[in-house]
Amino acid sequence: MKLTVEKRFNDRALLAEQLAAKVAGQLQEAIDARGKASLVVSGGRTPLAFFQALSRQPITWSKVLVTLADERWVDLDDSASNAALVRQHLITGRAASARFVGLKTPHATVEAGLALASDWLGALPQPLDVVILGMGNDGHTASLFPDCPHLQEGLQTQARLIAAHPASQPLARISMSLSALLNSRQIYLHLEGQDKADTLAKALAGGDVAAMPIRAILGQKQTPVDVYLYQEEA
Ligand SMILES: O=C(O)[C@H](O)[C@@H](O)[C@H](O)[C@H](O)COP(=O)(O)O
Repeated sequence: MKLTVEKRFNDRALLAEQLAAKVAGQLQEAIDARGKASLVVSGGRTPLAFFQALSRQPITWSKVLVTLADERWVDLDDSASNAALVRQHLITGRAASARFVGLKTPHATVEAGLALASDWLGALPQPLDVVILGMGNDGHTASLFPDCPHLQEGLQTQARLIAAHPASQPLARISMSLSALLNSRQIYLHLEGQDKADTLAKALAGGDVAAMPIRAILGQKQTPVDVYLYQEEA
C-alpha cells in the first residue's frame, strides 16, 4: 500500500500545530469555494492537543459543520461521549461558533437511532471536506473493529452509518461506514506513540482487512490519506 503522505514528528505540540494549520487551511478553502465546510473527527485520547490547536485557528468557524466518525451510545454528558470530548476541546475559543452535529440520538439503542442519525449526517455538505481518523492497536478505525460482528456490513454498505457492537468494547457504538468515510476530499490518520507506529507498519505490511480494518483506508485509491505520526526520538 502506498501512502499519499506520511509526516513523522518527534514533537507532539508541533504535530498538533501543523495538522491544525493544514486542516484549517482546507476548511477555509472549502468555505471560500462553496460557502461552508464539513469536518469529521474521531474520539479517543490522541486528538486532544490537535483539537485545542485547531480551535485557535482564525478561520470562518461559523461556516464549519463538525461531526463524528463514530460515537459511543451513551448520554451526551457521559465521560465516554465523543460529543462531550469534541464540545469541550474543539467547539471552543475561536471555533465556538462552529456547528456540531453529533451521532447520538435520544433513542435507547443504536439500531433505533440509526435512521435519524443518518439524516443528521446526510444534511452535511457531501463530499465531506476533511476526515480525521485515529487507529487502535487492533487496527480498528472509527468503530470498524476486527472483533465486531457488523464489520463486513461497515466495509460494504452504502449506508452512511452502522450499529457496532465490538466484543472488546464495553459500549455499543455507532460508526460511519467505510463508504461514508471515503466520500470525502481528504483523510488524515493521526497516530501517536511507538505502539501506533508498529501497528501502522503491520497494517501496511499485510492485506487482510478483516484482521485490521484500517487497511481499508490505507489500501484504497479514492481519497487521499495523509498520516501524521508522533514517535519519540529513537
Ligand atoms: O471513539 C473512538 O474511540 C475513536 O473514534 C477510535 O476509533 C479512536 O480513534 C481509536 O480507538 C484510537 O484511540 P486513542 O486515540 O485513544 O488511542
